Amino acid sequence: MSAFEELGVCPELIRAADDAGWLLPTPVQAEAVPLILGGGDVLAAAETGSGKTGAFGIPVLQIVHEALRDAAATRATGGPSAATTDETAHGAASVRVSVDDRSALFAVNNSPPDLPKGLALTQARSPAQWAGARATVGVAHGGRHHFEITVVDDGLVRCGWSTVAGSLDGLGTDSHSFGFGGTGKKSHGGAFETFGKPFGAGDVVGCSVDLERGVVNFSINGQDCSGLGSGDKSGDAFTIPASMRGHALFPAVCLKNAECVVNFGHAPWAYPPPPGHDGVARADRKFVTMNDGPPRGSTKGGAGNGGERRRTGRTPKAIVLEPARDLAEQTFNFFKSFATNLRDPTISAGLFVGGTDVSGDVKTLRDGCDVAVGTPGRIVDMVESGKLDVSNVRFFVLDEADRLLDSGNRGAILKLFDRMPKSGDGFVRLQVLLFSATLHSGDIEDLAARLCERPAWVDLRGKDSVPETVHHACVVVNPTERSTFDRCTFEDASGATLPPVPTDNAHAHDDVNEGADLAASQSVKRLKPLVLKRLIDAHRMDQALIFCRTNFDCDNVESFLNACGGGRAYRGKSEKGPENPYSCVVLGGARSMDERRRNLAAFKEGDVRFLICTDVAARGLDIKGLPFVVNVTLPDRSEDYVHRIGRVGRADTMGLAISIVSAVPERVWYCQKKGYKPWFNPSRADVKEHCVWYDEEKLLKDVEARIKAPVARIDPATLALPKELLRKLGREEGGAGAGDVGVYGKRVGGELNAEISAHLEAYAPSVKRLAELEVQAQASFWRLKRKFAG
Ligand SMILES: Nc1ncnc2c1ncn2[C@@H]1O[C@H](COP(=O)(O)OP(=O)(O)OP(=O)(O)O)[C@@H](O)[C@H]1O
Repeated sequence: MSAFEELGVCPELIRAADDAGWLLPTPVQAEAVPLILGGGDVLAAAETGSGKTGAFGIPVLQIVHEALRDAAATRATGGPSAATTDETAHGAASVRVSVDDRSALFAVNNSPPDLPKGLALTQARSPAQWAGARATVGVAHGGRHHFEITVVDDGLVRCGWSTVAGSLDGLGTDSHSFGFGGTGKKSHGGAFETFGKPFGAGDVVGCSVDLERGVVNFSINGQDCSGLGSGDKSGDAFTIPASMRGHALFPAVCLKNAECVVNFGHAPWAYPPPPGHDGVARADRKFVTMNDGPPRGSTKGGAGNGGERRRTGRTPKAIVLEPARDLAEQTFNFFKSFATNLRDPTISAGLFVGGTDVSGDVKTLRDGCDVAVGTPGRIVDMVESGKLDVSNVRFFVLDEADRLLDSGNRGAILKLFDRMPKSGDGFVRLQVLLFSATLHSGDIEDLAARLCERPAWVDLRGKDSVPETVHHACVVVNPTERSTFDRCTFEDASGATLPPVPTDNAHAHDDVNEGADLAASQSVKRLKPLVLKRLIDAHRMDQALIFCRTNFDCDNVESFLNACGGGRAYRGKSEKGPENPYSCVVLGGARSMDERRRNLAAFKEGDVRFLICTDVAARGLDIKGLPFVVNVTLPDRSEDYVHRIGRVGRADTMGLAISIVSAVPERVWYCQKKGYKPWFNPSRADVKEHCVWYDEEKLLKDVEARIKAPVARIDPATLALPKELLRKLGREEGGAGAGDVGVYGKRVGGELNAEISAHLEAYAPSVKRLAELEVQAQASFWRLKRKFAG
């Protein structure tokens, strides 16, 4: 039995894990997967790079797949039996309000806990739009059939019969359906005529079809409406036209700001059906047709719900929120690749992020989307415009939950949660999962209390989830010290002049005599990129993620580094000419999604050596075997440091995080006016109003407190790694391989050996005993074989 199998993971997903090279579950997977498969809400905090995506992704895929498979089986067999013995004797099918053949804004609960068994509760989610549904079973070719609805409130209700070609949101507005509304009007083909009498809250409306005579009729509280108002000559509400004969008619309900209870005959009637009629639930099999959902490619019926009608009936079963587009794309790719082995039905994932064309999202949904991964803004937009139906959702996953909150998404999260069914058709209840490396805050506790029901805590590293595979070092830059200045010349080793270092203009209006603080701050801005270049050279960095504070800082570092290497951003593996050893691109919020995608791909493929990022890339980005992270500026919150450095040391590789820390306060931009970018051309007033003093020495102390270890100081003169760090890495100072980048990216060296040695020591006696038993067993086998052969 494989380790994933022991967690209850299905063979298809085990195969996907095998294909990804995952032999054993990581600790967070080992703990979280069974809890999620068991149906619980889970809050999981585990260090960066510890496999959290798989920890929620695998069980979500498995349960969604099971749910869809069961639904398909239900459709094929006529549903899980709600039928009584009597009904079975009739050979009748179980009827429900279809969760597939309904408008996006129509909510269905086929087993509401507070109503008698066999009754379905339906509701229009929008107060302003019509929304409808048909039953899972229709009738054709004969018999007399009946169902009844009870109006719950004062909204608008229309009930009747419809073929699958009829409009869901406009029962009776086309020539494929018959409707009877609370205003006392019947409708077919868009013609509304007075019929019967008005009905409303508390009334019970009977809907019957007599396929022997070919007529449709209605009753209110048991009183037959035929003959009341403008029925046809016979007094019936409708005579079924020749064009509809032979087409199955499905019970249908259409609501606006209303709620009603539907009874197909599984529960006792409020009023008896007309003579000779029986519940659709008791119809003879020979008259019954199953509803396979709206015909593929049909565009009818969607006018009332934002123009979109589900064509496949597959609406998302899981919503996964990510704080950044790039991360959403990565998680989407996980779902796509892990779902490849799932069959009958297949599972499709959709990506919904800002900055992309909504029409693509609409198409994704129309084609059927089971797992929707996206950023909160776009997902909320899609839901509010009625394009994304969350009424079948059974998983709400908040990945990087703390970041989602910090970036102001609490309202969006609660709004989405409010719209999701908390329990309902075919499943026990909505499961809410919160994941992050840093999940310990009052805000998260408060959110969890709102969203979760007795959640299980998977807390693998407590508050400070810092991987042991990452080492921390810093260079302190002190512009008042000559040594730093001397080393940071504006010439390279060959004496060639380096390109100018662009800065952020925070000192654009300084007076030369305004004070030492200002001069030191401006010097730091000029020195840091030079130190960065020296670090790249000294450590022969071939690949690193470089974090800056702002998008503007990223632009500046990008242009400086590229210029240092001759100007070409791309390393140009396939191109002729000299390679740029400082080739870099930017991944920041100010770049378009397309550019971010392109730049990340170029970095991952090795076409470019350095990826310069804002904190948008601090979370979740998974780049295999990345050796270095460099912080040109420390983040102002230590938990962001934890996420930044978590880009290295992932999945059992080793990494080094080097921070360039200013010894003096630095004046930096901090503009909270949305869309205002004073740094490009600042006035004196802008500098005063939108700048703050940044104290990195204090931030470094915060980081050390968070990771519970000192950050090793690198000598600014030599930039060599300090002795204790070399020792940790199993490298002797000055010895072979000291400072060699090969030590990172691959987990080799002292620590792992120590870990392995400890395991080996623990297992050695058992392994020895097993080996002895094996020898004894073999010997006994041969002894017996010889005995019997002889
Ligand atoms: N069971 C496993 N065995 C081997 N590798 C794994 C396993 N699970 C995940 N991985 C790999 O580990 C890397 C990190 O996984 P993932 O991105 O899910 O980490 P994370 O915990 O979400 O990190 P972060 O906190 O940075 O978002 C990925 O490359 C992934 O393919």
